Formats: sequence, structure tokens, C-alpha cells
Amino acid sequence: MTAKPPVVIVCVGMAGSGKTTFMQRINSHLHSKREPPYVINLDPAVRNVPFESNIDIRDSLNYKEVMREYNLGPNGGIVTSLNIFATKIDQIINILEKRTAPNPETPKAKPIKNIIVDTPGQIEVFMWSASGSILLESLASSFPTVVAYIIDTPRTSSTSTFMSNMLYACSILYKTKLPMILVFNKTDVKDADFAKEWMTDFEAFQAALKQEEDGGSFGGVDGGGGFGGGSGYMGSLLNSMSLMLEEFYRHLSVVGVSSMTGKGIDDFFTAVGEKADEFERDYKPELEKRRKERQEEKASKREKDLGKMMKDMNVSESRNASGGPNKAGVAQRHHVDTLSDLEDNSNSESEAQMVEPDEDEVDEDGAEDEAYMDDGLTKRYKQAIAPTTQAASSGGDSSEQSFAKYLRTTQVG
Ligand SMILES: Nc1nc2c(ncn2[C@@H]2O[C@H](COP(=O)(O)OP(=O)(O)OP(=O)(O)O)[C@@H](O)[C@H]2O)c(=O)[nH]1
Ligand SMILES: [Mg+2]
Repeated sequence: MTAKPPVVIVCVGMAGSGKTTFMQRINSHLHSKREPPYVINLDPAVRNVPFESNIDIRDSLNYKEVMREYNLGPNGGIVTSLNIFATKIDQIINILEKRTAPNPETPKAKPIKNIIVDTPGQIEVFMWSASGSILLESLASSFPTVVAYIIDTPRTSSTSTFMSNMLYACSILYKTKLPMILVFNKTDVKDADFAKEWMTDFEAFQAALKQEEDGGSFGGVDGGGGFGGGSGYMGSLLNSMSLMLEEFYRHLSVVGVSSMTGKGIDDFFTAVGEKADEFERDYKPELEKRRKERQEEKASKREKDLGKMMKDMNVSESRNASGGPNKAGVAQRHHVDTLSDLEDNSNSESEAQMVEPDEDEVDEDGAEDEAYMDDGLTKRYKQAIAPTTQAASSGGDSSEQSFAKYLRTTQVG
């Protein structure tokens, strides 16, 4: 039976919600079960991480140098570091596939079951940047991928900050289209039962809302920056949002954990197992379909570009192999200046077909017949403009270190 691919767990959440501490907790939990995960740190700005990373963006990019080099602020530095890092996503996926594939030399060795990923505190920088999407989509196209949305429970206990957090999580679910687990963290400080109740029982949410309004604490005393004074308008807005989110809640798993004490971590991994199955069942077919559509789109665009290029290159008829008019009675004429460089290094005798057009070859009405190509030329054009399927690997078995060195040398001077 082939080993199941490792599940990627991407930890996202507002600044200070406890992503890194949670990573440390799940890392030590998996080590204690003798199933060490593969660890990736994508936060270039973190000073030190309390776990050993297999791939750490800071090994390849010096965030402060990137800021200086491109004259950026802190967030700009993070986005640019992620963008540079994302340009090598092929190598990263290669390394992950190599490292997590079962090793035939050591059949007894337990295959890696989880890849855990820490992300920058500025969640919008990761979630809404091109590089964040590239990294997530590439991971999801190679492995079952689950988003762990970490919530600072003590700071989410007012109805308005709870609602802001839920709306943000909803937007991430919509954006990533990946299975999501809401991780109410820091339950050693504040239990998460209130949140689960608000998500499953609309009346309970309404009662909390009313209580806050009556108590004049509407908008949250937890410093969550609520909506200001109790107002009927805001109350009804929160009500309708809560109703609207009911459908969204149904797609989520919700766990309460303490990254400090380790309470709730088993529930988290149970949820990861459920979401990984859901990924294979519901998300993967959808991903494949979207990828196929994108490839078809790209292929048809390439065809169009090909046709346009031919026209732009003023392709004219060329002699067909026998020198006379081809079967369709139309002499084919392919003379394209810029193909010469392609021709220089190709030694096929079909080059002979690309010759200067003779006068008499122009068909009767002298009109430039619709240029079409023998398949030799078509193939060569296709090669010329086809995307490289694989970014140049950094040579040989690029381990994490040589990958980091390679990235350093090829990116920021
Ligand atoms: N009591 C308690 N504190 C926690 C818990 N998890 C994290 N913290 C504290 O919350 C603060 C932020 O934790 P981090 O893990 O750095 O949070 P983060 O989301 O990685 O922060 P950024 O990367 O800066 O966004 C730290 O002081 C942690 O000690 C928890 O489960 N319980
Ligand atoms: Mg962190």
C-alpha cells in the first residue's frame, strides 16, 4: 500500500495570535509521537524561532538587507522577501517531494506525515500577496494542505472582535479554497467554549450581544477595538453577519488549544486528519479541474500567440519537401528572419524548407495566402515559446542548504 502523502499544515493568524508558539507545540507533540514533521519557516522578520526549521526563509534572505536594497519599510521587506522566495517554488516543492518520499533504502523508516509551515505575523502580507498564493497553491497541488487559522482567544471574547475574526477567517477560506481549522489558542487564559457556542447557537450570540449593549460594553472591553457605543444599528449588523456566517461555520473544524500547556493538541490533530480526508475528497478534484482549465487556457493563448507571431514575422509560403506545390495545390512558404537563431542550432534537413520565396511561387492572385506551417516549423515555434516546465534546478540533489545558498547567490546581490 503506497504511503499517504504528508499533510501540509499552514499556520496563519493575526499578529501575536500565537502561530510560532503553536508551531513549537505541534512540533514537540509530533516528536513525542516519534513522527517528526518537516518544518518550514516563512516569516523572514522573526528574530528567533523556538524550533529547528528544515527550510527557513531567513537562511536564504536577509530581511533587513532586502529592506535596504529595495528601500522598503518592514511590510514591504516581508512581501519582497516572500516574492523572491516564491520565485524558487519549483525547487522548494522538489526538495519537499524528495525529503518526504518513502526511502527505499530504509523501508522501515517512518515516512514524514506532516509538513508544518509558520507564516509572517502580518497575515495580510502573506494571504493577499502573489507570493502567498503561489506558495499555498504550489503546496496544495503537491500535498493535501490544511489552513490552521490561529485565534487569540482572550482578545476575541467581545462580539465585535469575534465577528471581525470570523469575517477574516471567512475571507481566507474563500481566498485559499482550502480546508480550514479554527484554532482558538491561549485557552489557558480564556476558555474557547463561548466561541463554539456563538458559532453553533445563534440565540447565544444574540444574548451576548444584548448583554454587551445593556452593559454599555458594546464593542468589547478586551481592547479589541469594537464598534464604539452600543447602537441598535451595530447590533443588527452583527446579528445579520452572524446569520450569514452560519453556512461558513459548517465548513470549519473548531478546536480550543493552549500552545503553553498542550491542552487540545490531540483534538487539533484529529481535525487535521478529517480535513486531510476532506481535501482528497472535495478539494483536490476541484484543484485539478482549475489547474486543467488554466493549462487549457495557457495552451490556447500560446496557440494564439503562435498565430500572431507568425503574422508579425510576416511568414510567407515556402517550398514543400518536393519543391513543387504541396498536396493542397498551394506552395507553402516559410521565410522568417528571426527563426535563423533557432535554425542555427537545429540540424534538421527541414531547414531546407525555409527558403526565400521565389516569385513564381506566389499563387495566382498574388495574395499572400494564409500562412500555415509544416509541422516541423510548428514544433520549433512551440518549443521556442513553451514555458520551461522546470525552473533550472540548482544542480544535483539540492538539499535545503544548497537551495538556500543558491537562492542567496541568485537573488539579492
Ligand atoms: N498564555 C498563553 N500565551 C501564549 C500562547 N501562545 C502564544 N502565547 C504568547 O503570545 C505571544 C505571541 O506568541 P507568538 O507565538 O510569537 O505569536 P505569533 O502569532 O507567532 O506572533 P507574530 O509572528 O509576531 O505574528 C507570546 O508572548 C506568547 O508567549 C498560549 O497558548 N497561552
Ligand atoms: Mg510568529
